[in-house]
Amino acid sequence: MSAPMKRFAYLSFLKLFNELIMALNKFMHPRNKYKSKKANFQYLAIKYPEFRKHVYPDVSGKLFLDFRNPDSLRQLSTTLMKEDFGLDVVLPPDRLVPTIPLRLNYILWIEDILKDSSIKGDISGIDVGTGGSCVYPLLSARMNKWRFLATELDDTNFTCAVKNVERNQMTNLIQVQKVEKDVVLLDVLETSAATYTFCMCNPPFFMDNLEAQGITNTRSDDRPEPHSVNTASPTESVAFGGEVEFVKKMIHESLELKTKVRVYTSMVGKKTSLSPLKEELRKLKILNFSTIEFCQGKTMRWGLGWSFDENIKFPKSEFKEKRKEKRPPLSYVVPEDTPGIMYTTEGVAYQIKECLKQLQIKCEDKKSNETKISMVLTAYQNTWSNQRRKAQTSQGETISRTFIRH
Ligand SMILES: C[S@@+](CC[C@H](N)C(=O)[O-])C[C@H]1O[C@@H](n2cnc3c(N)ncnc32)[C@H](O)[C@@H]1O
Repeated sequence: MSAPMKRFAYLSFLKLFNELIMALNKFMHPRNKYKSKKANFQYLAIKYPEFRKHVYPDVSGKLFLDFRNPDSLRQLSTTLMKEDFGLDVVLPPDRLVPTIPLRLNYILWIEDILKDSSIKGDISGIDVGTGGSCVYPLLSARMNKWRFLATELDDTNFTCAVKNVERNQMTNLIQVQKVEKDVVLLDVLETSAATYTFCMCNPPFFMDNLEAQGITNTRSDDRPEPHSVNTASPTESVAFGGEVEFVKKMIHESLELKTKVRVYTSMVGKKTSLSPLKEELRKLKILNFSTIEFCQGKTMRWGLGWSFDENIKFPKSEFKEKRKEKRPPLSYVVPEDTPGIMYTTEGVAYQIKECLKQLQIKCEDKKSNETKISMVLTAYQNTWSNQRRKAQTSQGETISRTFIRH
């Protein structure tokens, strides 16, 4: 088969593959403003000169942002906070850059828990490890006027979070507290008579520096490679035992604090972290708990919530509900006039296998007959995203920068 014919078939199958993966987008929280309205790079580049420096036009004039450049990511987040929430935020270099659609999904889930549990009025939350951005308290205070106690271990992040709160005149709503190592909730709340409606946390996710550097990283066990660079520093992203041990500590401390906090929640970055945490909750007889999926773009994170208050109701997961529904099979009709393809079951299967081989996807033959061929596919990493663009840009030419269409 000639090179252009091969390319045509290859691109068609890539399109199908990417459609499958992008299906995640529709599970973004229904009230998340980025669900229906993606950031308009054109508009933002005209309005914000600093943002303009980080976008590049492709041949058709469409603007792209380099998601692997930490400065560009930082600029995107601060620009969105300004444009969509009227927040002036400065993010420290070499520290985690918060992606706004994900942070919104978490806040909206908490809004749902409070609504389903009929909790109204004066709402106060704790954000464990608020980061330099102080993103959850700032967004929540802006959206809902919730009061916050935000804790932080890292000196740089603490100083920066305090300044971000002051810069946005929110000291009446948000108090940032510096904590010492090994403190999660207990030491912060033990001596205070205050009670809180909820707590939230995006825990340090890695077990050690090796995992943080991706050497023993288990992310690829169940998820494709991240599309954007990891901007977190070891001091803020590494904790003994990773996120599982961190959240387990929260669970144990909650046993002592009980209803001093009405709803305990944490985000987790790996699906595999959920099972040991749910097991721990069951073991400790904390049975009012729930999990949720935070879906945005091509990444997925999870929320875990638990409570000692029987009036607390956790919303059903739309993602799980939809997964239960019988979905129509994804179909793709290979055009009869596709050049170089034998229009038979075997001919088309051969072509599919060639494409899968190029994508380094393991392909195991299962039962077959004249009209049906079954295969089990195993992908070890995401080799298909952006391939369409790469192939269109140039065949065989090395692309030095990776741009992702937003
Ligand atoms: C993954 S970052 C999350 C930052 C921010 N909340 C966000 O979502 O962008 C974890 C943060 O927790 C802080 N941290 C780690 N251990 C902590 C502890 N025991 N108490 C409070 N903060 C802690 C780290 O310094 C870091 O800023």
